Amino acid sequence: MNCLAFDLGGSGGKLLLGRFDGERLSLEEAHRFGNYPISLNAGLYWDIFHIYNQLNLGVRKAARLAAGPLVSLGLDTFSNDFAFIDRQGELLTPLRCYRDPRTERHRDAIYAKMAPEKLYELTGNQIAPFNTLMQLAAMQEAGQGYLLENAYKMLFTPDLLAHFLTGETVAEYTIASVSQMFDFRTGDWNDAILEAYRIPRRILGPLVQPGTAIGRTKEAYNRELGSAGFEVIAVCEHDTASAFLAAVSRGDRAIISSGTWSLVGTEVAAPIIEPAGYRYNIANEGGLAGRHRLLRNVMGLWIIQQLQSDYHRQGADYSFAEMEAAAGQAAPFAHRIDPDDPLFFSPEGMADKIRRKCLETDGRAPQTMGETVRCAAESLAFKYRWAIEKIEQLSGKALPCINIVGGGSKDKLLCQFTANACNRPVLAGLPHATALGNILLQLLANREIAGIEQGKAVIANSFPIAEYQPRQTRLWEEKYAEFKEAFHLE
Ligand SMILES: C[C@H](O)[C@H](O)[C@@H](O)C(=O)CO
Repeated sequence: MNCLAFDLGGSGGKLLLGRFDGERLSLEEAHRFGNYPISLNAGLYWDIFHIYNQLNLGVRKAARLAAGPLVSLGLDTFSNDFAFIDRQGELLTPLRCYRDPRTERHRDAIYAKMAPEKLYELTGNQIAPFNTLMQLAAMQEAGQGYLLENAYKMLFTPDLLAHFLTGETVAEYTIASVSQMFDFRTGDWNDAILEAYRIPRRILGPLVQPGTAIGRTKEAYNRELGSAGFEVIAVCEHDTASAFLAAVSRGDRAIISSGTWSLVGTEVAAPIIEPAGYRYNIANEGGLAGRHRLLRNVMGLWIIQQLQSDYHRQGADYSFAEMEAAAGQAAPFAHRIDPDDPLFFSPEGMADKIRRKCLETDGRAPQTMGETVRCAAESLAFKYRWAIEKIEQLSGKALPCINIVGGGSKDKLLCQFTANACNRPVLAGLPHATALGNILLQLLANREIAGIEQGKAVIANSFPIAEYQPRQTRLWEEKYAEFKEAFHLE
Protein backbone atom coordinates (compact mmCIF):
# COMPACT_ATOMS: atom_id res chain seq x y z
CA MET A 1 0.00 0.00 0.00
CA ASN A 2 1.34 3.47 -0.97
CA CYS A 3 0.69 6.60 1.02
CA LEU A 4 2.25 10.02 0.98
CA ALA A 5 3.38 12.25 3.84
CA PHE A 6 3.73 15.98 3.29
CA ASP A 7 5.87 17.50 6.03
CA LEU A 8 6.49 21.25 6.18
CA GLY A 9 9.08 22.72 8.53
CA GLY A 10 10.49 26.16 9.21
CA SER A 11 13.37 25.72 6.75
CA GLY A 12 12.01 23.28 4.20
CA GLY A 13 9.33 20.82 3.18
CA LYS A 14 9.35 17.30 1.86
CA LEU A 15 7.07 14.62 0.52
CA LEU A 16 7.88 11.04 1.46
CA LEU A 17 6.32 8.05 -0.14
CA GLY A 18 5.57 5.28 2.36
CA ARG A 19 5.34 1.70 1.14
CA PHE A 20 3.98 -0.90 3.54
CA ASP A 21 4.00 -4.59 2.70
CA GLY A 22 2.22 -5.81 5.84
CA GLU A 23 5.47 -6.16 7.82
CA ARG A 24 8.02 -3.60 6.81
CA LEU A 25 7.69 0.05 6.01
CA SER A 26 10.00 1.85 3.60
CA LEU A 27 10.27 5.56 2.91
CA GLU A 28 11.32 7.18 -0.34
CA GLU A 29 11.82 10.89 -0.74
CA ALA A 30 9.66 12.04 -3.64
CA HIS A 31 10.40 15.76 -3.35
CA ARG A 32 12.15 18.30 -1.16
CA PHE A 33 12.04 22.11 -1.24
CA GLY A 34 13.17 25.15 0.73
CA ASN A 35 10.74 27.19 2.83
CA TYR A 36 11.89 30.47 4.33
CA PRO A 37 10.08 33.38 5.97
CA ILE A 38 9.88 36.41 3.67
CA SER A 39 10.21 39.84 5.20
CA LEU A 40 7.89 42.55 3.83
CA ASN A 41 6.92 45.91 5.35
CA ALA A 42 8.09 44.86 8.82
CA GLY A 43 6.04 41.66 8.60
CA LEU A 44 7.23 38.09 8.14
CA TYR A 45 5.35 35.75 5.78
CA TRP A 46 5.36 32.23 4.34
CA ASP A 47 4.86 31.92 0.60
CA ILE A 48 1.74 29.74 0.61
CA PHE A 49 1.56 29.64 -3.21
CA HIS A 50 5.12 28.32 -3.41
CA ILE A 51 4.26 25.76 -0.73
CA TYR A 52 1.11 24.66 -2.58
CA ASN A 53 3.04 24.41 -5.87
CA GLN A 54 5.73 22.29 -4.25
CA LEU A 55 3.09 20.06 -2.68
CA ASN A 56 1.61 19.41 -6.12
CA LEU A 57 5.02 18.81 -7.64
CA GLY A 58 5.67 16.24 -4.92
CA VAL A 59 2.31 14.57 -5.49
CA ARG A 60 3.08 14.22 -9.22
CA LYS A 61 6.56 12.83 -8.52
CA ALA A 62 5.25 10.40 -5.91
CA ALA A 63 2.55 9.14 -8.29
CA ARG A 64 5.31 8.33 -10.79
CA LEU A 65 7.43 6.57 -8.15
CA ALA A 66 4.61 4.48 -6.69
CA ALA A 67 4.15 1.16 -8.44
CA GLY A 68 0.44 1.04 -7.54
CA PRO A 69 -2.16 3.70 -6.77
CA LEU A 70 -1.55 6.44 -4.23
CA VAL A 71 -4.14 5.66 -1.56
CA SER A 72 -3.90 8.65 0.74
CA LEU A 73 -2.05 11.79 1.78
CA GLY A 74 -1.45 13.27 5.23
CA LEU A 75 -0.29 16.84 5.85
CA ASP A 76 1.71 18.02 8.86
CA THR A 77 3.39 21.37 9.51
CA PHE A 78 4.77 23.59 12.27
CA SER A 79 2.03 24.87 14.50
CA ASN A 80 0.24 28.15 15.10
CA ASP A 81 0.11 29.80 11.68
CA PHE A 82 -3.12 30.27 9.78
CA ALA A 83 -4.98 32.12 7.04
CA PHE A 84 -8.56 33.29 6.60
CA ILE A 85 -10.80 32.23 3.73
CA ASP A 86 -14.22 33.42 2.59
CA ARG A 87 -17.21 31.21 1.69
CA GLN A 88 -15.87 30.67 -1.83
CA GLY A 89 -12.58 29.44 -0.45
CA GLU A 90 -10.84 32.64 -1.53
CA LEU A 91 -7.79 33.54 0.57
CA LEU A 92 -8.47 36.71 2.57
CA THR A 93 -5.09 36.97 4.22
CA PRO A 94 -1.53 35.91 3.52
CA LEU A 95 0.08 33.32 5.76
CA ARG A 96 2.10 35.12 8.43
CA CYS A 97 5.14 33.43 9.95
CA TYR A 98 5.00 32.76 13.69
CA ARG A 99 8.24 34.74 14.06
CA ASP A 100 6.47 37.91 12.87
CA PRO A 101 7.21 40.69 15.41
CA ARG A 102 3.61 42.03 15.54
CA THR A 103 2.73 39.99 18.63
CA GLU A 104 5.65 41.47 20.59
CA ARG A 105 4.53 44.98 19.63
CA HIS A 106 1.11 44.37 21.17
CA ARG A 107 2.24 42.09 24.00
CA ASP A 108 1.22 44.34 26.92
CA ALA A 109 -2.20 45.17 25.50
CA ILE A 110 -2.83 41.47 24.83
CA TYR A 111 -1.88 40.38 28.36
CA ALA A 112 -3.91 43.25 29.83
CA LYS A 113 -7.03 41.47 28.52
CA MET A 114 -6.06 38.18 30.14
CA ALA A 115 -2.94 37.62 32.22
CA PRO A 116 -0.49 34.98 31.00
CA GLU A 117 -1.01 33.01 34.24
CA LYS A 118 -4.73 32.82 33.45
CA LEU A 119 -4.09 31.78 29.84
CA TYR A 120 -1.81 29.01 31.10
CA GLU A 121 -4.39 27.88 33.64
CA LEU A 122 -7.10 27.69 30.95
CA THR A 123 -5.09 26.08 28.15
CA GLY A 124 -1.91 24.55 29.61
CA ASN A 125 -0.13 25.90 26.53
CA GLN A 126 3.25 27.59 26.76
CA ILE A 127 3.40 31.36 27.01
CA ALA A 128 4.97 32.36 23.71
CA PRO A 129 4.71 35.23 21.25
CA PHE A 130 3.99 32.84 18.38
CA ASN A 131 0.76 31.26 19.64
CA THR A 132 -2.24 31.53 17.33
CA LEU A 133 -4.14 33.45 19.98
CA MET A 134 -1.35 36.02 20.23
CA GLN A 135 -1.42 36.48 16.45
CA LEU A 136 -5.21 36.89 16.33
CA ALA A 137 -5.15 39.24 19.31
CA ALA A 138 -2.39 41.30 17.65
CA MET A 139 -4.63 41.62 14.56
CA GLN A 140 -7.42 42.99 16.76
CA GLU A 141 -5.02 45.43 18.42
CA ALA A 142 -3.75 46.56 15.01
CA GLY A 143 -7.29 47.43 13.83
CA GLN A 144 -7.71 44.33 11.67
CA GLY A 145 -10.75 43.04 13.56
CA TYR A 146 -12.74 43.42 10.34
CA LEU A 147 -10.86 40.41 8.96
CA LEU A 148 -12.03 38.25 11.85
CA GLU A 149 -15.58 39.63 11.48
CA ASN A 150 -15.79 38.93 7.75
CA ALA A 151 -13.92 35.66 7.46
CA TYR A 152 -15.77 32.43 6.81
CA LYS A 153 -13.05 30.27 8.40
CA MET A 154 -9.64 30.55 9.96
CA LEU A 155 -7.60 27.52 8.89
CA PHE A 156 -4.30 26.31 10.36
CA THR A 157 -1.60 25.73 7.72
CA PRO A 158 -2.19 21.97 7.15
CA ASP A 159 -5.98 22.47 7.26
CA LEU A 160 -5.62 25.24 4.69
CA LEU A 161 -3.70 22.93 2.34
CA ALA A 162 -6.28 20.18 2.93
CA HIS A 163 -8.93 22.74 2.00
CA PHE A 164 -7.15 23.57 -1.26
CA LEU A 165 -7.19 19.86 -2.13
CA THR A 166 -10.61 18.77 -0.89
CA GLY A 167 -12.75 21.89 -0.36
CA GLU A 168 -13.39 20.78 3.25
CA THR A 169 -12.84 23.05 6.26
CA VAL A 170 -11.74 21.33 9.46
CA ALA A 171 -9.57 22.09 12.50
CA GLU A 172 -7.46 19.07 13.35
CA TYR A 173 -7.21 18.48 17.10
CA THR A 174 -3.42 18.25 17.69
CA ILE A 175 -2.71 21.55 15.95
CA ALA A 176 -5.77 23.19 17.56
CA SER A 177 -4.55 22.02 20.98
CA VAL A 178 -1.48 24.31 20.82
CA SER A 179 -3.33 27.42 19.60
CA GLN A 180 -3.82 28.79 23.15
CA MET A 181 -7.58 28.78 22.50
CA PHE A 182 -8.26 25.11 23.25
CA ASP A 183 -9.41 23.77 26.61
CA PHE A 184 -8.27 20.22 27.44
CA ARG A 185 -10.92 19.98 30.18
CA THR A 186 -13.84 20.34 27.77
CA GLY A 187 -12.11 19.10 24.61
CA ASP A 188 -13.35 22.25 22.87
CA TRP A 189 -12.42 25.87 22.19
CA ASN A 190 -12.35 27.99 25.37
CA ASP A 191 -15.19 30.53 25.28
CA ALA A 192 -13.74 32.85 27.95
CA ILE A 193 -10.61 33.31 25.81
CA LEU A 194 -12.58 33.74 22.58
CA GLU A 195 -14.75 36.41 24.22
CA ALA A 196 -11.84 38.26 25.81
CA TYR A 197 -10.12 38.60 22.43
CA ARG A 198 -13.28 38.97 20.27
CA ILE A 199 -12.59 35.86 18.24
CA PRO A 200 -15.85 34.65 16.64
CA ARG A 201 -16.29 30.95 17.39
CA ARG A 202 -17.90 30.39 13.98
CA ILE A 203 -14.63 31.06 12.13
CA LEU A 204 -12.96 28.11 13.86
CA GLY A 205 -13.36 24.92 11.90
CA PRO A 206 -15.11 21.91 13.43
CA LEU A 207 -12.56 19.93 15.44
CA VAL A 208 -11.63 16.53 14.03
CA GLN A 209 -9.51 13.85 15.64
CA PRO A 210 -6.37 12.52 13.94
CA GLY A 211 -7.24 9.49 11.86
CA THR A 212 -10.37 11.10 10.40
CA ALA A 213 -10.73 11.07 6.62
CA ILE A 214 -11.12 14.73 5.58
CA GLY A 215 -12.25 13.92 2.07
CA ARG A 216 -11.15 12.93 -1.44
CA THR A 217 -9.33 15.38 -3.65
CA LYS A 218 -11.66 17.58 -5.73
CA GLU A 219 -12.40 16.67 -9.36
CA ALA A 220 -10.92 19.97 -10.54
CA TYR A 221 -7.73 19.23 -8.62
CA ASN A 222 -7.47 15.71 -10.06
CA ARG A 223 -7.95 17.04 -13.60
CA GLU A 224 -5.25 19.65 -13.13
CA LEU A 225 -2.81 17.10 -11.77
CA GLY A 226 -3.82 14.30 -14.11
CA SER A 227 -4.40 12.24 -10.99
CA ALA A 228 -6.99 9.58 -10.19
CA GLY A 229 -7.43 11.29 -6.83
CA PHE A 230 -6.74 10.12 -3.30
CA GLU A 231 -8.06 10.46 0.22
CA VAL A 232 -6.73 13.27 2.43
CA ILE A 233 -6.49 12.02 6.00
CA ALA A 234 -6.25 14.22 9.07
CA VAL A 235 -3.04 12.84 10.61
CA CYS A 236 -1.47 14.41 13.72
CA GLU A 237 -1.15 17.62 11.74
CA HIS A 238 1.10 19.31 14.27
CA ASP A 239 4.52 18.05 13.22
CA THR A 240 5.66 17.62 16.84
CA ALA A 241 2.68 15.36 17.55
CA SER A 242 3.58 13.25 14.52
CA ALA A 243 7.26 13.07 15.51
CA PHE A 244 6.47 12.02 19.09
CA LEU A 245 4.07 9.39 17.77
CA ALA A 246 6.85 7.78 15.75
CA ALA A 247 9.54 8.13 18.45
CA VAL A 248 9.65 4.51 19.51
CA SER A 249 9.51 4.65 23.27
CA ARG A 250 9.80 1.77 25.65
CA GLY A 251 9.32 2.82 29.25
CA ASP A 252 9.65 6.35 30.56
CA ARG A 253 12.02 8.43 28.55
CA ALA A 254 12.61 11.93 27.33
CA ILE A 255 12.03 12.57 23.66
CA ILE A 256 13.73 15.37 21.75
CA SER A 257 12.22 16.14 18.38
CA SER A 258 15.22 17.92 16.94
CA GLY A 259 14.69 20.21 13.97
CA THR A 260 14.36 23.96 13.59
CA TRP A 261 13.04 23.76 17.18
CA SER A 262 14.18 21.25 19.75
CA LEU A 263 11.01 20.00 21.37
CA VAL A 264 12.09 18.38 24.64
CA GLY A 265 9.37 16.40 26.36
CA THR A 266 7.74 13.19 27.37
CA GLU A 267 4.36 11.54 26.94
CA VAL A 268 1.93 11.71 29.87
CA ALA A 269 -1.56 10.27 30.32
CA ALA A 270 -3.29 13.64 30.86
CA PRO A 271 -2.40 17.34 30.82
CA ILE A 272 -0.53 18.57 33.91
CA ILE A 273 -1.43 22.23 34.45
CA GLU A 274 0.25 23.54 37.59
CA PRO A 275 1.96 26.76 38.72
CA ALA A 276 5.40 25.11 38.30
CA GLY A 277 4.56 24.41 34.66
CA TYR A 278 3.80 28.09 34.18
CA ARG A 279 7.02 29.10 35.98
CA TYR A 280 9.19 26.94 33.70
CA ASN A 281 6.99 27.52 30.64
CA ILE A 282 6.30 23.83 30.08
CA ALA A 283 3.64 23.21 27.43
CA ASN A 284 0.80 20.72 27.37
CA GLU A 285 0.09 19.55 23.84
CA GLY A 286 -2.40 17.06 22.44
CA GLY A 287 -1.49 13.87 20.62
CA LEU A 288 -3.32 10.89 19.23
CA ALA A 289 -6.30 9.90 21.43
CA GLY A 290 -5.20 9.55 25.04
CA ARG A 291 -1.65 10.79 24.43
CA HIS A 292 -0.40 14.10 25.77
CA ARG A 293 2.99 15.74 25.62
CA LEU A 294 4.56 17.67 28.43
CA LEU A 295 7.14 19.65 26.58
CA ARG A 296 9.51 22.57 26.51
CA ASN A 297 10.42 24.44 23.30
CA VAL A 298 14.19 24.97 23.13
CA MET A 299 15.40 27.27 20.37
CA GLY A 300 17.02 24.32 18.57
CA LEU A 301 18.88 24.03 15.28
CA TRP A 302 17.40 27.38 14.25
CA ILE A 303 20.48 28.98 15.80
CA ILE A 304 22.83 26.87 13.70
CA GLN A 305 20.67 27.22 10.56
CA GLN A 306 20.77 30.99 10.99
CA LEU A 307 24.55 30.92 11.49
CA GLN A 308 24.80 28.99 8.22
CA SER A 309 22.71 31.69 6.45
CA ASP A 310 24.86 34.45 8.00
CA TYR A 311 28.07 32.86 6.73
CA HIS A 312 26.43 32.32 3.33
CA ARG A 313 25.59 36.04 3.12
CA GLN A 314 29.24 36.76 3.92
CA GLY A 315 30.29 34.55 1.01
CA ALA A 316 31.20 31.34 2.89
CA ASP A 317 29.10 28.26 2.15
CA TYR A 318 29.43 25.68 4.90
CA SER A 319 27.53 22.42 5.01
CA PHE A 320 26.14 21.23 8.35
CA ALA A 321 28.78 18.50 8.35
CA GLU A 322 31.54 21.11 7.96
CA MET A 323 30.09 23.23 10.74
CA GLU A 324 29.83 20.19 12.99
CA ALA A 325 33.45 19.17 12.22
CA ALA A 326 34.75 22.69 12.95
CA ALA A 327 32.82 22.77 16.24
CA GLY A 328 34.36 19.41 17.15
CA GLN A 329 37.85 20.97 16.73
CA ALA A 330 37.11 24.10 18.79
CA ALA A 331 38.09 24.37 22.47
CA PRO A 332 35.42 23.01 24.86
CA PHE A 333 33.43 25.19 27.27
CA ALA A 334 34.96 28.45 26.06
CA HIS A 335 31.66 30.28 25.48
CA ARG A 336 27.99 29.87 26.39
CA ILE A 337 24.58 31.35 25.72
CA ASP A 338 21.06 30.72 26.93
CA PRO A 339 19.66 29.43 23.59
CA ASP A 340 16.18 30.58 24.66
CA ASP A 341 17.15 34.22 25.04
CA PRO A 342 14.43 36.08 23.06
CA LEU A 343 17.18 37.83 21.09
CA PHE A 344 17.77 34.59 19.14
CA PHE A 345 14.09 34.20 18.10
CA SER A 346 14.16 36.50 15.08
CA PRO A 347 16.11 35.78 11.88
CA GLU A 348 19.46 37.21 10.77
CA GLY A 349 22.58 38.46 12.48
CA MET A 350 22.89 35.30 14.57
CA ALA A 351 26.71 35.32 14.84
CA ASP A 352 26.64 38.94 16.07
CA LYS A 353 23.87 38.21 18.52
CA ILE A 354 25.82 35.26 19.94
CA ARG A 355 28.94 37.40 20.30
CA ARG A 356 26.95 40.13 22.03
CA LYS A 357 25.40 37.72 24.53
CA CYS A 358 28.72 35.95 25.23
CA LEU A 359 30.40 39.29 25.94
CA GLU A 360 27.58 40.20 28.32
CA THR A 361 27.83 36.86 30.16
CA ASP A 362 31.56 36.13 30.26
CA GLY A 363 33.34 39.16 28.84
CA ARG A 364 34.69 37.19 25.85
CA ALA A 365 33.14 36.08 22.58
CA PRO A 366 33.67 33.34 19.98
CA GLN A 367 35.49 34.53 16.87
CA THR A 368 35.68 31.62 14.45
CA MET A 369 32.83 29.64 12.89
CA GLY A 370 33.88 26.53 14.84
CA GLU A 371 33.94 28.37 18.18
CA THR A 372 30.53 29.88 17.50
CA VAL A 373 28.88 26.60 16.51
CA ARG A 374 30.47 24.82 19.48
CA CYS A 375 29.11 27.50 21.80
CA ALA A 376 25.61 26.93 20.35
CA ALA A 377 25.83 23.11 20.51
CA GLU A 378 27.13 22.91 24.11
CA SER A 379 24.57 25.46 25.24
CA LEU A 380 21.73 23.57 23.56
CA ALA A 381 22.80 20.35 25.29
CA PHE A 382 22.81 22.07 28.70
CA LYS A 383 19.41 23.59 28.06
CA TYR A 384 18.06 20.12 27.15
CA ARG A 385 19.25 18.86 30.53
CA TRP A 386 17.52 21.70 32.34
CA ALA A 387 14.26 21.10 30.42
CA ILE A 388 14.35 17.36 31.13
CA GLU A 389 14.87 17.98 34.86
CA LYS A 390 11.91 20.35 34.98
CA ILE A 391 9.70 17.89 33.10
CA GLU A 392 10.74 15.10 35.47
CA GLN A 393 9.85 17.34 38.39
CA LEU A 394 6.46 18.24 36.96
CA SER A 395 5.48 14.79 35.75
CA GLY A 396 6.82 13.04 38.85
CA LYS A 397 8.56 10.42 36.72
CA ALA A 398 12.24 9.77 36.11
CA LEU A 399 13.41 9.96 32.50
CA PRO A 400 16.63 7.93 32.53
CA CYS A 401 17.11 7.73 28.76
CA ILE A 402 16.66 10.12 25.81
CA ASN A 403 15.35 9.44 22.30
CA ILE A 404 16.43 12.02 19.72
CA VAL A 405 14.41 11.99 16.51
CA GLY A 406 14.17 14.32 13.53
CA GLY A 407 16.89 15.86 11.36
CA GLY A 408 19.03 16.69 14.41
CA SER A 409 19.41 12.96 15.15
CA LYS A 410 22.03 12.96 12.37
CA ASP A 411 24.16 15.57 14.20
CA LYS A 412 26.60 13.23 15.95
CA LEU A 413 28.34 15.98 17.89
CA LEU A 414 25.10 17.37 19.32
CA CYS A 415 23.85 13.84 20.16
CA GLN A 416 27.11 13.11 22.04
CA PHE A 417 27.00 16.49 23.82
CA THR A 418 23.39 15.75 24.81
CA ALA A 419 24.38 12.39 26.32
CA ASN A 420 27.28 14.06 28.18
CA ALA A 421 25.36 17.09 29.42
CA CYS A 422 22.29 15.11 30.47
CA ASN A 423 24.31 12.18 31.84
CA ARG A 424 21.88 9.82 30.17
CA PRO A 425 22.21 7.45 27.22
CA VAL A 426 20.86 8.81 23.95
CA LEU A 427 19.18 6.72 21.26
CA ALA A 428 19.19 8.73 18.04
CA GLY A 429 17.54 7.96 14.75
CA LEU A 430 14.44 8.40 12.60
CA PRO A 431 15.48 11.62 10.84
CA HIS A 432 12.07 11.45 9.17
CA ALA A 433 10.16 10.79 12.40
CA THR A 434 7.55 13.40 11.55
CA ALA A 435 6.75 11.81 8.19
CA LEU A 436 6.75 8.39 9.85
CA GLY A 437 4.20 9.52 12.45
CA ASN A 438 2.15 10.97 9.60
CA ILE A 439 2.27 7.65 7.71
CA LEU A 440 1.47 5.61 10.84
CA LEU A 441 -1.86 7.35 11.10
CA GLN A 442 -2.59 6.76 7.43
CA LEU A 443 -1.86 3.04 7.91
CA LEU A 444 -4.22 3.05 10.84
CA ALA A 445 -6.95 4.95 9.00
CA ASN A 446 -6.61 2.60 6.01
CA ARG A 447 -6.77 -0.42 8.38
CA GLU A 448 -3.31 -1.63 7.32
CA ILE A 449 -2.29 -1.91 10.98
CA ALA A 450 -4.48 -2.87 13.93
CA GLY A 451 -3.18 -0.26 16.37
CA ILE A 452 -0.48 2.27 16.99
CA GLU A 453 1.68 -0.14 19.01
CA GLN A 454 1.87 -2.42 15.97
CA GLY A 455 2.92 0.62 13.93
CA LYS A 456 5.67 1.46 16.42
CA ALA A 457 6.94 -2.13 16.23
CA VAL A 458 7.01 -1.84 12.43
CA ILE A 459 9.12 1.33 12.74
CA ALA A 460 11.47 -0.34 15.24
CA ASN A 461 12.00 -3.22 12.78
CA SER A 462 12.42 -1.01 9.74
CA PHE A 463 14.85 1.78 10.73
CA PRO A 464 18.28 1.86 12.48
CA ILE A 465 18.98 3.67 15.75
CA ALA A 466 22.43 4.87 16.99
CA GLU A 467 23.39 4.83 20.65
CA TYR A 468 25.51 7.42 22.51
CA GLN A 469 26.77 6.81 26.04
CA PRO A 470 27.62 9.76 28.34
CA ARG A 471 31.32 10.68 28.45
CA GLN A 472 33.43 12.89 30.74
CA THR A 473 30.43 13.13 33.02
CA ARG A 474 32.16 14.77 35.99
CA LEU A 475 33.42 17.65 33.84
CA TRP A 476 30.01 18.11 32.16
CA GLU A 477 28.29 18.08 35.59
CA GLU A 478 30.56 20.93 36.76
CA LYS A 479 29.96 22.91 33.60
CA TYR A 480 26.21 22.35 33.83
CA ALA A 481 26.17 23.78 37.36
CA GLU A 482 28.09 26.83 36.07
CA PHE A 483 25.71 27.16 33.10
CA LYS A 484 22.66 27.24 35.37
CA GLU A 485 24.27 29.81 37.61
CA ALA A 486 25.33 32.01 34.69
CA PHE A 487 21.76 32.15 33.36
CA HIS A 488 19.98 32.14 36.73
CA LEU A 489 18.17 28.90 35.96
CA GLU A 490 16.48 27.39 39.00
C1 LIG B 1 6.23 27.45 17.00
C2 LIG B 1 6.56 26.09 16.62
O1 LIG B 1 6.01 25.88 15.37
C3 LIG B 1 6.04 25.03 17.54
O2 LIG B 1 6.13 25.38 18.87
C4 LIG B 1 6.61 23.65 17.38
O3 LIG B 1 5.82 22.77 18.09
C5 LIG B 1 6.64 23.19 15.98
O4 LIG B 1 5.62 23.06 15.40
C6 LIG B 1 7.96 22.87 15.42
O5 LIG B 1 7.89 22.60 14.08
